[in-house]
Amino acid sequence: MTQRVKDLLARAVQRLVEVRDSTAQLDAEVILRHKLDLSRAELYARLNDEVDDHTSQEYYLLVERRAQGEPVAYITNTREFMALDFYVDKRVLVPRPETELLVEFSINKLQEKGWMDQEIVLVDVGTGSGIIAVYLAVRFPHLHVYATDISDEALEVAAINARRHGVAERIKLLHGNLIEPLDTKPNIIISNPPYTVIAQVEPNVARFEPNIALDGGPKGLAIFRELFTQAKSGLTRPGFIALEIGADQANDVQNLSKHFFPGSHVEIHKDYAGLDRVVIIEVEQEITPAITETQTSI
Ligand SMILES: C[S@@+](CC[C@H](N)C(=O)[O-])C[C@H]1O[C@@H](n2cnc3c(N)ncnc32)[C@H](O)[C@@H]1O
Repeated sequence: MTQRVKDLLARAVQRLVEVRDSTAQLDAEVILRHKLDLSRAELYARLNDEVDDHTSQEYYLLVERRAQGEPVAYITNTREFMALDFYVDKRVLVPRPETELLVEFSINKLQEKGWMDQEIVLVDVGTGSGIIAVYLAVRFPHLHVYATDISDEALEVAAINARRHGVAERIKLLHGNLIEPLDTKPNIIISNPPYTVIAQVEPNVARFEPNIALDGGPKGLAIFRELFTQAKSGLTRPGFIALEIGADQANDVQNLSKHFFPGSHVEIHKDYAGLDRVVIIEVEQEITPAITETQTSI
């Protein structure tokens, strides 16, 4: 028995509406396009085409995964970031739009410093699917790009994406804690670290996405403190650190930055909703005396 594409789609939308998926129509369409390997225009041109039973059943199984709360990106194994397509699966966090802002503000800083065509060393800390490192390596051929992650599985996904975008030879993927695995001192540290309080994370996010990518401890700040401790001696001056933060963390992260990098210039940038989401810490000179962790009150 066959079904028309539009009937398949209607049934899928109905199922997703039933479970209160707020983007039911879009999700059903994206999954169907993935299943039939069609562009949006092609899908709409073929709404009256017939689909065989086997394909329909497979499609409904994918829709059911969405109905159970799984992110669409894991179902289609793809997510767009800065207009590039990345492979994703449950080994990595699904890239978020906020992280595009982190990249854009970092590029602005790179331009401001005149480092666009310089042999500058950059590290993407907690690279996950590799989106930040891969995008910057593609865009800036002169950069020496490192990417670290504590998760071996995430690094496997980052390697897939580095190969997909032709920059596997230009990114050193290193396993380990923050910048510890580096054999050089970067001028730029960019990171979207795990900064959430896991108990406050939306249940489906916590259920499907890796906890190691989300869990930032009791206030979500532990990772910033540890990164700053390492960067104090591990960042080349002049240099900068660009971080994605939680909307309520700007003050704490700014205070931490001032403790660890006295004299640094700290910028807080907002997202389109007016929430503080990116911090950039510019460090011009070597810092003396070193501030120890026990001297900070945050
Ligand atoms: C929020 S995800 C960000 C992934 C990716 N950069 C992005 O923006 O989509 C945080 C990543 O940091 C990694 N991570 C957590 N703790 C780490 C640590 N101590 N050192 C290095 N990576 C860490 C996680 O495995 C995860 O891939």
